[in-house]
Amino acid sequence: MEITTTDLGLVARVQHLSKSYGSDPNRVHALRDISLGIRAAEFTAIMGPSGSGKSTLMHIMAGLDSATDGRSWLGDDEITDMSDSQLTLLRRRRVGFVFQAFNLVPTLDVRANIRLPFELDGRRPTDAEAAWIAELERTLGLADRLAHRPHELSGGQQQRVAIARALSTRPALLFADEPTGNLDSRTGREVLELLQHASRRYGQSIAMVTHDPIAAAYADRVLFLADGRLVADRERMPAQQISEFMLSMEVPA
Ligand SMILES: Nc1ncnc2c1ncn2[C@@H]1O[C@H](COP(=O)(O)OP(=O)(O)OP(=O)(O)O)[C@@H](O)[C@H]1O
Repeated sequence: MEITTTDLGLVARVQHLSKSYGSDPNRVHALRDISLGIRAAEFTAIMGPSGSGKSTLMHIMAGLDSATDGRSWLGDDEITDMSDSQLTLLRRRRVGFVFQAFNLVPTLDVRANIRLPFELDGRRPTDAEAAWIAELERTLGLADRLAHRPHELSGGQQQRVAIARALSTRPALLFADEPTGNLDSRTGREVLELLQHASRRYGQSIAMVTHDPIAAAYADRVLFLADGRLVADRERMPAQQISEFMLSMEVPA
């Protein structure tokens, strides 16, 4: 697949991306010639078995890691050869992250954790941004927890704080890496519903890495990786069908 124009409503894309670790004969090919685009206002799941390259792909797309070969864009900006300082700025302004481990600052209360991206950018939220943050706090059920510190919250509440923080700057793209990995199934479902809501109600573009078919079933589109290759690109699928597809991909050792 060639993706040659920048005007495709894509918030991120990669072309002929490869990543290997180590050197021959022990070289590990984490990604092999991957070309894909993440569409605006869609919730995309990146699915695949353990070791298929999901996290590596997400890290390169987000400018957290560099490729061995190929090119990568965030919006219309090519990030392939950007310096670390350029990338830091671009990430801060355009991208939000939600990780399995929440990654909240333990010494800051919920209010300060949610506003941290502005602090790091050296500015205060504008009135419109402050109103958006207040809406996020309400929608995510955090309004009466703002003075609490992370250790005083449940895992689900901590992940909701991480989501509020990630959405506070209205990033062009939200990357989520196994966002329900540390949550029980009911709390996990709530978090997935919130992500789905953010994409449907606010047009938030989301790329979520997961190996869980139930999580991937919340997405509008499912990309399947196997052994570092993109093997399928499907519209929304029920969890059962995703599981069957995953099983059909598994190659006996
Ligand atoms: N820093 C590294 N050094 C060497 N090999 C690595 C490194 N990081 C990843 N790999 C290898 O690259 C391949 C892809 O890893 P990656 O973490 O992207 O897979 P994944 O699909 O996210 O897996 P999981 O679901 O288990 O997190 C694996 O074979 C892994 O062992």
